[in-house]
Amino acid sequence: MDCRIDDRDVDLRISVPTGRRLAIVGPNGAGKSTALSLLAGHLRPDSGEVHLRGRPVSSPHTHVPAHRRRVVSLEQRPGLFPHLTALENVAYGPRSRGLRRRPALDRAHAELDAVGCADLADRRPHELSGGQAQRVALARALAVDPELVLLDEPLAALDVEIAPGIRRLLADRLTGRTVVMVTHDPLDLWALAHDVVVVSGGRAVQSGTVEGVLSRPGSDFAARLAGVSLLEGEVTDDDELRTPGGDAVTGYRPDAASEGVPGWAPGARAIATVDPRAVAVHAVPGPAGGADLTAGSAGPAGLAGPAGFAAGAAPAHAAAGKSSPRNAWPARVVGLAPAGALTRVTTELRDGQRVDAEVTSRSAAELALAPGVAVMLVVKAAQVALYPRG
Ligand SMILES: Nc1ncnc2c1ncn2[C@@H]1O[C@H](COP(=O)(O)OP(=O)(O)OP(=O)(O)O)[C@@H](O)[C@H]1O
Repeated sequence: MDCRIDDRDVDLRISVPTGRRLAIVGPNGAGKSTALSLLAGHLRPDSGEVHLRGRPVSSPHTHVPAHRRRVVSLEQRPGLFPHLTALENVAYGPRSRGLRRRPALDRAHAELDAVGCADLADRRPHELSGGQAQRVALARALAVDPELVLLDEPLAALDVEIAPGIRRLLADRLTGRTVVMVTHDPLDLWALAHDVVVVSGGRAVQSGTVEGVLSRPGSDFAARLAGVSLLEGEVTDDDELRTPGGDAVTGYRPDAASEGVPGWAPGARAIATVDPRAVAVHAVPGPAGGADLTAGSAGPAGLAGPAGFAAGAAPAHAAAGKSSPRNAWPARVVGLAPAGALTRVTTELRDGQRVDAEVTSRSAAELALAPGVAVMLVVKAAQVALYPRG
């Protein structure tokens, strides 16, 4: 589809090959729901076209209404007809597309069986759990042999114990189907999608395979989905990145060996990705010296870290003895959040760019990390990936 909606300032060009599964991700108000509405036929573009299997379904001359498209949606709420049984819900689509009663019921039985709900055929929606209702909704969606399946966060309303089973079921039942999904959950990207498009401000700003986008995120949003921090800056004469705040970022270049990676030259814009688990947090300055706060270290507070920094005095590559080169960036804690058994510490560099670190909760408590506390972040160069900005 290549569509514009003027009053929403949405201008999207998105395509998904038959049989592939595309995830649309992006911040609130980016245009994700608008994209799904355009594909479903609930919204007409002001200009541009939507094609399904090569046929225009929305264009300046055509608009195939939603109920005449072979497009189905699965949303947070299963949206089953409350007065029909599960079986009748699933048979409804085939019936309304002209199938006779008996073959429609046979089809519905087969679809219910495929989602593990054969024994729930006679129940009405209010007699189903949330997970069961979502399974029936999937059976209902697939019973019409859709050309396109739209998923709008179908797992978001489910309990955490239920969601993984439904996610596995979706992965299984959607194999070979053409799917466009909206999700905020990185797990959905890895489990359900082949490709991803990052949307921001109504425009597609990055697209590619899930692995390609998440291993080389081009935006803070994509970086957060990938679970890494993103730093932007310029390439220096020494093949490093320098942030606007003046911090030097030394790393490795995953694509340096491959041909055709333009854009890496002194003065060019570049990005660095930093895995929060690779970031050691040192208190500065402590009476007992900097304490090491890596995920693996749960030592007592005050234990001297490998480098023992004084505030502001650490060299840009705080080479600790003869070990591999390290980055050292002065930063300030801006937030703490639980991350399983660890604590995710969000910090801000001098120019406001954010770097997350994951440390043991015990360490975070022992060093009294709290918003406003000054720290030194230390990351081995081997754990920082550098890319041209692209
Ligand atoms: N019914 C509407 N009428 C007018 N403008 C709308 C309407 N719905 C959304 N918008 C605007 O269109 C733009 C895209 O919104 P959209 O709902 O597609 O974003 P989204 O990425 O789905 O966001 P979210 O994650 O919050 O659901 C936003 O600027 C939004 O304010």
